[in-house]
Amino acid sequence: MLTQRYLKAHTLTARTITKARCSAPKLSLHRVFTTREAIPRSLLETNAKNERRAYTSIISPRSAAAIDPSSQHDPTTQPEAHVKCIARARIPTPHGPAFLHLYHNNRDAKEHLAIVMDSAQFSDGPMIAPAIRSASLDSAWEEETTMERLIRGAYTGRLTEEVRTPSTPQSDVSRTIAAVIPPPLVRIHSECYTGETIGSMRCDCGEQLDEAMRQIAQPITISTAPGVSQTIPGRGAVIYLRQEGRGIGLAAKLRAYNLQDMGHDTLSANLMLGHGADERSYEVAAAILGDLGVTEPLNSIANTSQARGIRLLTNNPAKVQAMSAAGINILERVEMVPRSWQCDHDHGHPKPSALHGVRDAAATMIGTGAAHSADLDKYIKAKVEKMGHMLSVPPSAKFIRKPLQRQG
Ligand SMILES: Nc1nc2c(ncn2[C@@H]2O[C@H](COP(=O)(O)OP(=O)(O)OP(=O)(O)O)[C@@H](O)[C@H]2O)c(=O)[nH]1
Repeated sequence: MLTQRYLKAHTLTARTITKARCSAPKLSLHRVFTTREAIPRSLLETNAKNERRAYTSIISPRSAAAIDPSSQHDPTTQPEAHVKCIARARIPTPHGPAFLHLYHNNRDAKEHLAIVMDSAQFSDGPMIAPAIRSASLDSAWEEETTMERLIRGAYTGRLTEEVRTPSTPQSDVSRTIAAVIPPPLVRIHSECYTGETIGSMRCDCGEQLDEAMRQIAQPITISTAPGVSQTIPGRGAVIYLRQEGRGIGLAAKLRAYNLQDMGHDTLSANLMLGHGADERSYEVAAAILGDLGVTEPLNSIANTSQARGIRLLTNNPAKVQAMSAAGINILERVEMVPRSWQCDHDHGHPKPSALHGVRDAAATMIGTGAAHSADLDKYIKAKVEKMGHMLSVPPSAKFIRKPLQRQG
């Protein structure tokens, strides 16, 4: 009954129906209805067996793509993604200093971000690894004064009252020397107001953002000459995309949460709302990585034939596919393991590690602990079992050990 009432009250917007109608030839499995047609009562039945059939009949093209990939929108019809870094500033974080880059792009009006962790740039000595710098930020902008360059963040080293060194379009590259340098660790992360700002325990987004920054900042030991090793600061970036709620926006995500409270999971709730399981795209992220130079050839470094690319911190196959399609070389995929599982791994029961304890509260703020809740178990379970996330689930994982208890 809940679903029936919900559908009557809300879902069938003209936009949703029209979009579904446009894609009708491709929707081989699902009949599509126009706004003028009555929705057959059978499609609004709400028992668990026919629920899926009901909602897939009113889905948008993107929803259809979740079920029938052949109905997916062709990305080649979109203009090639271009980005420009508008401003950059040093942000001290619990994991070390970061440079926050704010980007504009030609695909949407959102201000996507790159959190670059590369603290070697603060030192005056030779840099072992190439600096991760934005080419569009360092480029010469028209009729710009030195002070304007400094204010928008186009400087090298650290900006102080005494030291103000504007960057040049080739800043820092000449300071690099030969070494076997691991590729930068990169996370492509989507905005989650609830998980990252107010501590929602429905998802692991806050923890993942914090864990990504922690892992990227870990020092790296490299070989600089035969028999000689050296430790350098960790380097990499979090590309922070303003794609709240897997692209459906905060309002729709909150509605999806109410559907989840009524028994749906993170995927089926999206579909019930007429959205795709995941409406994100990653072309802008790839363009930002290109701007940061992590995809360019390493020809500035002598005596090395290293492949250029990234280590990508994700369990999401869509991100891996999207990066590869955009020409980003993924040299390694690094699994994003929930912190509570890391604690569980040893003996099959919670064992807080030295790095972070399991808390009842989620890791909402950067620098805190592991997220832990029944809602979160359900969310991760749906991502692994229904959305194809590539995550080795330990036998001790809570959603495997015992059925979830409903809350409230
Ligand atoms: N629609 C919807 N979005 C959610 C829900 N829970 C979290 N999100 C959003 O899901 C997105 C999580 O994205 P990412 O942090 O990039 O992670 P991911 O796609 O799960 O993949 P990983 O890289 O493996 O972590 C954010 O945009 C969140 O706002 C939910 O229940 N419904």
